[in-house]
Amino acid sequence: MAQWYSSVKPTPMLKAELDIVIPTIRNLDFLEMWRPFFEKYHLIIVQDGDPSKDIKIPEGFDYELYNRDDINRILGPKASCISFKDSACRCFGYMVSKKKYIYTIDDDCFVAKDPSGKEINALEQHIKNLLSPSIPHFFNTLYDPFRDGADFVRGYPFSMREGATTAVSHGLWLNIPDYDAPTQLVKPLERNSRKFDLSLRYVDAVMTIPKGTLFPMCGMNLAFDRELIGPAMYFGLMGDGQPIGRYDDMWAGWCVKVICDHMGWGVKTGLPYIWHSKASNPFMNLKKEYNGIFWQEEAIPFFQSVTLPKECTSVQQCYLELANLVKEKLGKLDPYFIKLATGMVTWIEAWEELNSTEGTEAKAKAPKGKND
Ligand SMILES: O=c1ccn([C@@H]2O[C@H](COP(=O)(O)OP(=O)(O)O[C@H]3O[C@@H](CO)[C@H](O)[C@H]3O)[C@@H](O)[C@H]2O)c(=O)[nH]1
Ligand SMILES: [Mn+2]
Repeated sequence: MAQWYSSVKPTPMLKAELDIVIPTIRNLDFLEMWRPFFEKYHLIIVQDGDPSKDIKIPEGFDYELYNRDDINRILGPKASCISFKDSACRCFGYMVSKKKYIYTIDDDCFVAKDPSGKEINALEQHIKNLLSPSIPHFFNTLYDPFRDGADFVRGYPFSMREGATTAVSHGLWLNIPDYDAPTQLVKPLERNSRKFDLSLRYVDAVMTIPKGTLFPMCGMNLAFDRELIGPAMYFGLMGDGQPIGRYDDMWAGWCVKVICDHMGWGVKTGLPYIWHSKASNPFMNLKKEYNGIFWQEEAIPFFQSVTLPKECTSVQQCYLELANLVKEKLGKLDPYFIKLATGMVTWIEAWEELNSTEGTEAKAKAPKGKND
């Protein structure tokens, strides 16, 4: 039996070790449904779009709220690396947090029910995923061996059963799946639920994405160990003024996976599910995505070819090396990647500035917010 972790013990809540980051352009009424699960946690709300707009937040939540004016004030010229008018802005919340773990969720995601009809505490499952080891180096055909009722199957090397540290927990979605625009256009009515499409039903599994394999990381239901992989969770230059959008989480996922592979850490995907309620406009999405759909055919082979030098022993060093390679290899594809590589370097500089001891003063001037 995998010793590291047994889910028989109650899952620690990590109230003081975890922040919930929400990017938003809307009122946050969705929090009412999450209240039983979120009310004890500190929220970091990143308000995108017009900073003069008032975002309504239900009573009783402990939060800090940052709008574009705050981002510009805190980061100064380095604010150029934080996207505007794209959910990529959420990564500012990762930077200003001081906690070990981050959970990020979109404001159109609600509490889903498992096949038994029980409400899913997505945060609890993410914490379970993060606190139990991953197995990136050898696939277990019963999936997560650390779950109750599962274990390592015959033939699984005993020397590998300790597993690896888990850096990322990638959750999934019922109802509206995270499709790209072309898929949305050809399947306007598809819903990820038992009723509509059995091939996309609730899959009761958590698995580690094998080392050397990339994956399309979606930012709408995502948790990670910020102290481990936070500096690589940059969601890129998207939205206003950029030739691309809705590839923020994808870019971060490719960078994160390459670095996790290099560092020997694991990335899990599967449970928990959330209920994704809103299909954004596929035509608007196509406009935002079209360069990404084209460029990714070059970008993915690039990431698959990356070997980080063994001298890169910190995530920051890995990330700066990656930025160099992006500029050198993808800069030929389009000048955008040269700008993006610069944004990657600025992100690390800003991260270091805010997360050094002096940087806490900047945080101390945090703006509007409500604390206990
Ligand atoms: O300009 C914007 C647009 C949106 N937001 C906030 O970001 C999330 C996601 O927005 P939304 O749910 O409207 O869009 P989706 O198409 O469902 O998002 C998918 O694409 C990814 C974005 O790249 C996202 O992670 C996926 O879920 C909401 O909280 C909006 O309020 C924003 O901040 N700025
Ligand atoms: Mn959505």
